[in-house]
Amino acid sequence: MSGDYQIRRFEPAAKNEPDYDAAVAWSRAVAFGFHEESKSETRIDRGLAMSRADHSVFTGVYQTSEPAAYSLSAEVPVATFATWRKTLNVGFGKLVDAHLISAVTVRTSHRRRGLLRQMMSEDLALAKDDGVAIAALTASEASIYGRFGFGVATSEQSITVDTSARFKLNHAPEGTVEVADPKILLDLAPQIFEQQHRHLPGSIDRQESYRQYVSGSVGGDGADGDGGPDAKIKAALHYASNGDVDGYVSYKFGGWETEPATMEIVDLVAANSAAYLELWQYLGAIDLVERVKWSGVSVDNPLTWALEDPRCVKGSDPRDMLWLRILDIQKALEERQFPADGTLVLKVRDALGLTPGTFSLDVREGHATVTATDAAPDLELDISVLSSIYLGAVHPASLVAAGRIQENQQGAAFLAAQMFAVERPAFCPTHF
Ligand SMILES: CC(=O)SCCNC(=O)CCNC(=O)[C@H](O)C(C)(C)COP(=O)(O)OP(=O)(O)OC[C@H]1O[C@@H](n2cnc3c(N)ncnc32)[C@H](O)[C@@H]1OP(=O)(O)O
Repeated sequence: MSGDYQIRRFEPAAKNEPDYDAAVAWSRAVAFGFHEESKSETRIDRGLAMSRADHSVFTGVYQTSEPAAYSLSAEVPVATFATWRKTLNVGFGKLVDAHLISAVTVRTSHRRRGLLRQMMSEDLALAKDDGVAIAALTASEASIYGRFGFGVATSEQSITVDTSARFKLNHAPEGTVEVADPKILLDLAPQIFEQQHRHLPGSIDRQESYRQYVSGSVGGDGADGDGGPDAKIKAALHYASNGDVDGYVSYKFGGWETEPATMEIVDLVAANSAAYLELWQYLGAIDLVERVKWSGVSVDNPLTWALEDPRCVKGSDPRDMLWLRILDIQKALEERQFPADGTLVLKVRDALGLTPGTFSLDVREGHATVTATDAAPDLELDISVLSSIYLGAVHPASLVAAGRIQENQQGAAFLAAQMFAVERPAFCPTHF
């Protein structure tokens, strides 16, 4: 870091702990960076408690010289960055540790001086040294993170579903759905999510804030602006035939002024497809409502295929969601299972120098052995591109067509598509 700045890492301290003031100033800087309203102390304390539950680490960049008269004090960071660790499902039920990055901001008056580059380069190197093979984030703008080796690994869309008389599901009903007090989701949501997480490639385990929001414990827009309980939240649960709860939906009414009357899904989590479709059957049956909206849905949504009239579902705004960054090629590839055997020699560029080189990927009976080699590469690609194909998000042939992969051996891109495939379309339902 240049002499003008100092970088500090600390934990989201509680009141009476030495770093509490730093944690509060850091939280205010993040809110400023994302143009949020200034938050009450109660709200900041609640956010810090959630960050502690996730064992987050805060990074702040501080001015070392005296700030201009009347401007923010040197105790308020000019740049912020948060990290924590959660598991990522890399296919076939395998969960691996991922290093998650969020809350990245640089104050406007200090931007484009390399502060993000400095924080990111240091942080990724530390994570790799700590033995984590993959980093992950979701991006505010798609133009920022490719240069640091991140590639899009899952996508999402918003949907609007016509639940008028047209809405008919073609499925064999299984189990039942009942309305519940949303507060029960404080306990149930993590348990049900865990079941979904284990069978969904691309899924990242959820941070503490999720169960708080989906249960309506926080997120309200009360007059005091402290983000307390959200009285609008409602919940329904799906019970399997054996009585186990294996799905939930948390939702809220859009208000009588909206036409047609609309329910908005806050979160829908299902451990299996029966629970998923039955929860939709429930949503489609809500009286006085003719439309259900959900943002953050898989582009490959099974609901469309389960409806007698698939045009009830209107998708919009398809967009990148999860970005992955392989930090250690050998570890990341050997950690996952491959559905097809084969050998590929990959020449990988890595501008940050974390894991460049030419590697032979040999897969036998689904297990990979990765070794450095001098052999001629079948495919040449950037680490961001390898991170995108890691969970089969995009067909390598499309990346050859886009000029992002150089295919030296005919058929190598097709072989890569078969080897890197996962058992169902990768999707990440967790925003962070
Ligand atoms: C994971 C998350 O938290 S996503 C949220 C990201 N944060 C935001 O969107 C909040 C608003 N934006 C910001 O706070 C800042 O503009 C940031 C964090 C995006 C960039 O911070 P800076 O310190 O200005 O970036 P820095 O100077 O280190 O630039 C590094 C490189 O990224 C490029 N870059 C930075 N921001 C952008 C951008 N928005 N779009 C395209 N390129 C960008 C720079 O040109 C530079 O390129 P180069 O080094 O290859 O020449």
